[in-house]
Amino acid sequence: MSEQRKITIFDTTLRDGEQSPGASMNIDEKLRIAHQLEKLNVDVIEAGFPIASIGDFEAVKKIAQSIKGPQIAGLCRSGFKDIDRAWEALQYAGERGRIHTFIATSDIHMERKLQMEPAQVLEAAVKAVEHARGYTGNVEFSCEDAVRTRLPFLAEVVEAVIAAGATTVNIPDTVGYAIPFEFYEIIKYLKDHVKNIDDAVISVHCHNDLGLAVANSLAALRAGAGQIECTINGIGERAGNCSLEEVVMALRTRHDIMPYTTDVNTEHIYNASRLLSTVTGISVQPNKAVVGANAFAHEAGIHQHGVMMDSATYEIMTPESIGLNRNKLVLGKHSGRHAFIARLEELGYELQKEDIERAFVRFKALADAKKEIFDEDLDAIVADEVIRVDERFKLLQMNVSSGSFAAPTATMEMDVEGERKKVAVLGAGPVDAAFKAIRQLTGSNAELRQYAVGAITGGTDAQGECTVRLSEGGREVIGQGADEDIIVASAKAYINALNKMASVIERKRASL
Ligand SMILES: CC(=O)SCCNC(=O)CCNC(=O)[C@H](O)C(C)(C)COP(=O)(O)OP(=O)(O)OC[C@H]1O[C@@H](n2cnc3c(N)ncnc32)[C@H](O)[C@@H]1OP(=O)(O)O
Ligand SMILES: CC(C)C(=O)C(=O)O
Ligand SMILES: [Mg+2]
Repeated sequence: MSEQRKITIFDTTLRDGEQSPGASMNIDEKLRIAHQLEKLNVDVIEAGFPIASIGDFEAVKKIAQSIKGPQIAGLCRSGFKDIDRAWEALQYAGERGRIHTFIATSDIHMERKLQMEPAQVLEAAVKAVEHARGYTGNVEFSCEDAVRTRLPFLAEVVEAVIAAGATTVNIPDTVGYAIPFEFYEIIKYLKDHVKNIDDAVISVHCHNDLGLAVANSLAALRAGAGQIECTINGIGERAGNCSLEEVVMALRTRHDIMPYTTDVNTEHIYNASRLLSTVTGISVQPNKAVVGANAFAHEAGIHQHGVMMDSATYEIMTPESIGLNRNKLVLGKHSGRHAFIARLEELGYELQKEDIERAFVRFKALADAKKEIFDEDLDAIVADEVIRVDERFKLLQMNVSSGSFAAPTATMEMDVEGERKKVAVLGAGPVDAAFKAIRQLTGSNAELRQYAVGAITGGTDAQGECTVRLSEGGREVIGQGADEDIIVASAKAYINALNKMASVIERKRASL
């Protein structure tokens, strides 16, 4: 492999990222993100656009004052007022303060937006860099819309700004138009045609309008670029920027064929992504590379089995490398016995082979009806199918009166752990009165999550079947009861659920 090259990671989450609709951050929020970027150990934090507002000025100033380590950049147009304002905020970072000035160089931007001749743009670019150099030796210049700029003119501007003192020259794909081969050729062209090119670091800043920002950035490295501009979660104008986590993890994971390194502490990536989502309210799609909820999740049985044997069978990077504790085996209809048993064991159940089979059949049936199976569902399945329920609570006799004259009343007698107990209770309806009576007699605080009534067969003499779902201390159980009298069926289901809950809790306690 050829010589290793260290790539400068320039994070612009707080500037271009903040240009995402809805991503505006206040000073404190920007500072929190900046501290996380400091932990990530990016080389440069572009903290904002100081002339944009007083708030952004203050944010850049505060970040320049508080963050140690990374350089702090502030963006400004080519006008001197913008540059002066940028330095006013950046000066607190001392030598780590970077003035980043820019002007567009493509025909469409020069003619239609700036309404300037190329010669005027060239002059403005050079003067901007010279003016910035009056403040600091750390000056970056960007040729906005470089990808749609005529190459000879792009080369002319790049050469002139380097001669004027720019230490980094950025070649943005402002509108996300480039494709990797083409972008490689653009950087290569500059490397071959700009005589002072080695006096500055060549940077790239790719937008993701065609989903190619990361690919284009990697192609540019091969042509000699030394800095990548990127954002956490890929946020930024329109479809966003090159995503920091993707480009950094691509470099780390495929170091075998890309001889480039970064100083990013990748173990802080996941937290950075979460923090940004929390602060901006812009969540990450589940299938987002590296930081999406499914990036390290496996639902298919064959994959789950492979990952359990050796995670490298289906994972090209470890969850730990981005700061996640472990991968996630999601139980669903595509899961197999290996993952099912592993999860049961994690929940503290050690079952016999035949119990597992019964529980697995029930699990598959439930998974057909439900997208994802949670731990509470497994508790309920084990309680229903496997655990021999000790009848701590038994219904001895009950009577419920209801109708439109008097308030519904339940009179109930139960065996509660060997003791005969009796109460009479009023309720909003007959079922409510019966459930209240049971709660009083058993002293249960379980929450009623679901109550359903069905008929086992047709006709008015049909057996009524009731299902009751109870929850207590994070555990859920399902109780069932059947009787010709639907109120009695309801009471039986409730008592059945209470007995299962007691068994589940006792079993858990015993396994600790
Ligand atoms: C590709 C990029 O991401 S570039 C960065 C984009 N980010 C932002 O624009 C966010 C911050 N921007 C702002 O807060 C405002 O646009 C400001 C404060 C910079 C300027 O606001 P306003 O003075 O009201 O101007 P407005 O935004 O409407 O128009 C932009 C002006 O800047 C000029 N301009 C645009 N780019 C440059 C440049 N690089 N150098 C000099 N002038 C420029 C435009 O020609 C236009 O000039 P005009 O007012 O003489 O017609
Ligand atoms: C100002 C520059 C760097 C920019 O954001 C772009 O061209 O996309
Ligand atoms: Mg941009």
